[in-house]
Amino acid sequence: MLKIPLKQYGLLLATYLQPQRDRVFWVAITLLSSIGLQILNPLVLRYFIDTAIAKGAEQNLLLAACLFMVVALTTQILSVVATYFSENVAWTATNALRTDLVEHCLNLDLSFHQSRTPGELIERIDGDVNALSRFFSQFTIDVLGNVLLLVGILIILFHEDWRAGFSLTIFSLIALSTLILLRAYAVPYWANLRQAYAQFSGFLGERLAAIEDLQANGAIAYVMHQFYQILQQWLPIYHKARFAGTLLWSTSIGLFTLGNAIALAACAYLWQQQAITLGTAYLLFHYSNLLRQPIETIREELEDLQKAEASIHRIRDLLQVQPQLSMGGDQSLPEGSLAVTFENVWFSYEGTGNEEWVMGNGEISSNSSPTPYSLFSPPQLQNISFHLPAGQVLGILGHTGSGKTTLARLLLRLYDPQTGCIRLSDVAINSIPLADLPQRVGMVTQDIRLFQTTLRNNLTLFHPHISDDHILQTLNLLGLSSWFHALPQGLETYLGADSGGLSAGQAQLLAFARIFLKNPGLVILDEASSRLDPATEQLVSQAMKVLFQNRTGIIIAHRLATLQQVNKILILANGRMVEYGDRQTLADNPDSQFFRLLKSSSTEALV
Ligand SMILES: Nc1ncnc2c1ncn2[C@@H]1O[C@H](COP(=O)(O)OP(=O)(O)OP(=O)(O)O)[C@@H](O)[C@H]1O
Repeated sequence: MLKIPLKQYGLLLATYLQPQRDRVFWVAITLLSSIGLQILNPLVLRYFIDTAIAKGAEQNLLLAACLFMVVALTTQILSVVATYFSENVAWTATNALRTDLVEHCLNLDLSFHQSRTPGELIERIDGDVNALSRFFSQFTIDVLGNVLLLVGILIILFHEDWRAGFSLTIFSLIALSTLILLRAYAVPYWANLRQAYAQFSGFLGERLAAIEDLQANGAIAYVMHQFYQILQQWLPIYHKARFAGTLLWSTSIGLFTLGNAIALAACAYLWQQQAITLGTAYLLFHYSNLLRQPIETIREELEDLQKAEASIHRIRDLLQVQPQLSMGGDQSLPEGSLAVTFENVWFSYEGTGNEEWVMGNGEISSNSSPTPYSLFSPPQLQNISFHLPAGQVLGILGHTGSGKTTLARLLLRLYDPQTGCIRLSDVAINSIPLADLPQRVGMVTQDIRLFQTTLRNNLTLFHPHISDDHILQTLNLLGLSSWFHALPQGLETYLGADSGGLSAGQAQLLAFARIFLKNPGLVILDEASSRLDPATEQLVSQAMKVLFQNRTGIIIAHRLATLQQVNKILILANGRMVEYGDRQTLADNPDSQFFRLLKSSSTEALV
C-alpha cells in the first residue's frame, strides 16, 4: 500500500523532470512507438504465413518479409534510443536531487551531523537517490506503456477469437497477481540480506578506519574472530533469500510455460474447429509469449515503486530538516584584529536539538544509538564572562571535557548559547551574517583534515582568486619553504589518502597556512595534544608567532611552551571559569591555579 500520497510522487516528478520535458517527451514517443511496433509485427508474420500457405503472390510475400524486418529493426533502434534518452533523463534528475541533498546537508547545523554517522547520510544521498533513478527515468512511461501493450495484445486476441482472448486474459490476471504475491513473500528475506550486508559493511568500515589502533594493540585476531562470526550468521540469511528468489523465478517460468500451453491448446482446438488459419494460430502463440514482457515489467516496476517509496520518504524527511541556527543579521565586523567578549554565557548541548533530530518515519532519523550524555547533566558552559582585547592572545586550559572546544565552537556559531551574549569587537556574533563569520574567524582543529586533491586546493580550499605568489609567500613565512621545494610538483602535488605522507605537525602547519590565506581577525587554535618531534615543534611555535601577529588569538593549549606566547590565561573546570587574567600576573601570584600548574611543570597538568 502506498504510504505517500500520489500528489507527492507527482510533485517530485514535476520538480526534477520539468526542466527536461523535451527529453521526457522523446522518451515517451520512442517507448510507445516501440510498443506499437511489437504488437504490429506478429500481424505481418501472420499475413506472411497465411499468404504462403494460400500460395499467394511472391511479391506480397517479399513485401511482408521486408516489412517484418524493417519493423523488427526499427523496434530495436527505438528501444536503444529510448534507453539512451531515459538514462539521460534519470542521470540529470538524480544528479539534481543529489546536488540539492548535498547542499542541504552541508548547510545543516553541526548538532545535526554529530547526531548521525556519515555513513547514514551517504546512504541517503547515494543509495536512496540511486533507488529513485529508475523511478525518474521509466516508471510512468514503462507502466503506462506496458499496460497499453498488455491491453493491446488482449484486444487483438479477443478480436481474433473471444475464447483465446478470454483464456489468456484470465491467465494474465492470475500470473500478475501470483507474481506480486510471491514477491511480497520474498521481500522480507531480501530485506534481511540487505540488512546483513549493511551491517557487514559498517563493521568492515569501522575496523578499517581504526586499522592503526588495531595493529598497534594486536587486535587483528579479535577482529578476524568477529568477522567469521558475521560470515556465519550471514550464510543462513543468504540461503533463505536465494531460496525465495529461486521460488519467484521458477514460478515465473512455470507460469509462462502454462501460458504457452493454454495458447497452444486454444490454437489446437480452434484449428480443429477450422475457426482460425495457421497464421492466426502462430499469432496467438506469439502473443501468448509476448504477454510475458508487460506482466514482468509491471511487476518489476511495482517492486521498484516500493523501493522508491521508502527512499522518497527518507529523502523528504531529510529535506524537511531545517537548520536551527538563525542566519544572523546584517551587521559587519570591523577590519583588523577583533576583541572577544563573553557575557554571562551558558550553554548546554541538550538544548541544541542534538537529540531532537528525529525525522519522519524514524528510519534514518531516530537517534538509534543511545545518547552518551545524561539528560540531566549540568550545562557544558556555565556563566562564562571575559574580555579579550583585540590583538592579544588567550590560552585556555582545563582538563578533558571541561568545555574548551565547546567555547571555541560557540565563537564560530557552530552552536548558539542558550543565554548570554558573545561579541566580537562590540558586535554581537548573531547579528553578523552566519556565512560571513568563518571569513573573519579562523579555527585550526586538532583533527586536521586534508583532502585528496592538490596541495593548492588543500591550502586555498578551492578559492580560485588566491594567487600562487601569495601561497608561496605564506609557506615561506610559516617556515615551510624547504618542505615545499622538496615536493615533486609544487602546488600541483596531489595529496593522496595518506595526506601525502605528512606528519601531524606538518599537517598542522598546512592548516596554519590555510588560515593565514584567509587573513581573519581572530584565530582559534586547538593545539594538537600529541607530541611533535623537537624540530617540528620549533617550526610550529615559530609559525604560531607569525599567525598571531596583528591578530587576536585563542589557543586551547596542551603544551607549556605555547603558554609563553599568550597574554591572558583562562582556566576551565567542569564548564566553569575558575580563573581568568593576565598571564604574567597569574604566573607571579602563588595563590593562582596557573602558578600551581607552572610549578608542577608537567604538560599533563594542562589538559
Ligand atoms: N556534540 C556534543 N553533544 C553533547 N555533548 C557534548 C558534545 N561535544 C562535547 N560534549 C560534552 O561537553 C563537555 C565538554 O566537551 P569539550 O569537547 O568542550 O571539552 P574539552 O575541554 O575541549 O575536552 P578535550 O580536551 O578532551 O577536547 C564534555 O562533557 C563532552 O562530553
